[in-house]
Amino acid sequence: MSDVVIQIEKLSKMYRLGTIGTGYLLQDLQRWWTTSVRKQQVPFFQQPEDQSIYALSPHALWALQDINLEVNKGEVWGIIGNNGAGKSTLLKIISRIIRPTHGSIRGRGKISSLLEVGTGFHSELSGRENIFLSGYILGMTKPEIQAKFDEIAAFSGVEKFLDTPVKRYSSGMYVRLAFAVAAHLEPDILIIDEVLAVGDADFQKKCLGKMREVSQTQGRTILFVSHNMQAINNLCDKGLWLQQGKVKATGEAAAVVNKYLTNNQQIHPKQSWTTPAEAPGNSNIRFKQLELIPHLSQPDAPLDIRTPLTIKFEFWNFVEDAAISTHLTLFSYNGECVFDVATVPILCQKGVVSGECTIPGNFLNDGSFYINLYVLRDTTTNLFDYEQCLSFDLEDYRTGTLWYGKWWGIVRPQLPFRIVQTDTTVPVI
Ligand SMILES: Nc1ncnc2c1ncn2[C@@H]1O[C@H](COP(=O)(O)OP(=O)(O)OP(=O)(O)O)[C@@H](O)[C@H]1O
Repeated sequence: MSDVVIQIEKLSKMYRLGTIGTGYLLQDLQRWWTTSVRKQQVPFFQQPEDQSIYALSPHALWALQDINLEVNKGEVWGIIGNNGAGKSTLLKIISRIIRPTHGSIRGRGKISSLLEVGTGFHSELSGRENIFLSGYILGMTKPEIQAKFDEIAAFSGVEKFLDTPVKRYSSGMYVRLAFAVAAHLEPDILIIDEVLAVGDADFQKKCLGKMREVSQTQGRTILFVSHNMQAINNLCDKGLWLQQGKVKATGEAAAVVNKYLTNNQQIHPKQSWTTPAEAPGNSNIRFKQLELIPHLSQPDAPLDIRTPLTIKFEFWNFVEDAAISTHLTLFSYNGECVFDVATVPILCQKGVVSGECTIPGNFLNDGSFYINLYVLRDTTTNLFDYEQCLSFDLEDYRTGTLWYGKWWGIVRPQLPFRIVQTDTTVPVI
């Protein structure tokens, strides 16, 4: 008998962005007729695969494209990729929370998923009720769940709050209980999305240990998404690297992690334009050159949070006698502005202007970032906005800690910060 427990063939998922109507008049009318006149549910929501008709619409976003994957019983897969690569979407489809737009997915066995905080549990029900509900959903009987109950409660560390509705839990408490339930109810396939991002170092160690036990001693299959390559290397034997919704590599976890890390430091080729006609810009400004230079300690070192980055640029200026300044604005992947720095204006004639800015190492947190460059006249008039002209990803790096979760914040500056012991006696409590 085949050992394949998940078989994914030519799977794609499209999301539709920012439209209130369907984008098609006939369907909008059908929707109005169905919901307002016949008081039935919206047909276009009920049948997601019908969304393929929107494929060419400007509002279509393909989160996954043409994914093929075979997972065997007992394998532990680490799923990696930059922000927005489609990792969570894939786990949601495998967990049957959302449906694919095209392609097929076949699964064998009971699946237990720990996706983002807020999914999975019923918020009005207590921790205790949710444990039972999750067990019933997995097809377990009441005595079977009862047999596991104490173990789940002890592992979660939230015993005292088991009769409180989970909507009152902190995200840390929620994840503790959700992990305990997912790992102990003996699913055939355990799906975990970034669980290490929440919880303290001890809890993370416990989770990694439990996942190892579940896979090694119980022979269960695990799919694990993490941005932490150390955790993936420690736990997983197989790796899947997604890039912009497509499979970039699969294979042994360590080899896939290695390819991913090496690739992330090579995606910033120098861009240059020999003639203004083909260069980005307008009648005032045309870019001539743009480069992001990582200052790596060794040529094959990964681009991580320690790496200083220099942004170098040159542009043709076609404006005579102009006081020109530039702004460099750095954004996180989610569009939050990290900083906006400006040069002092200089008086320029027609010709070439060049500039450079260095972002120090040990300043940004790990993640994906992009840069906008703005060229201004008299500090107020925008001559040309070159948006999202560069992007880069910084890997995590840390020493001296057992904490593998996502480090908080967009920046992770190394500030002077220390503690000293000032006394070795304590008063009696
Ligand atoms: N409900 C949704 N509606 C529209 N677009 C979505 C939706 N969910 C995800 N997306 C988009 O689909 C793409 C893939 O998202 P997904 O969350 O699967 O990526 P990810 O690899 O898990 O990213 P991260 O590491 O940041 O969690 C992204 O461009 C995202 O913005």
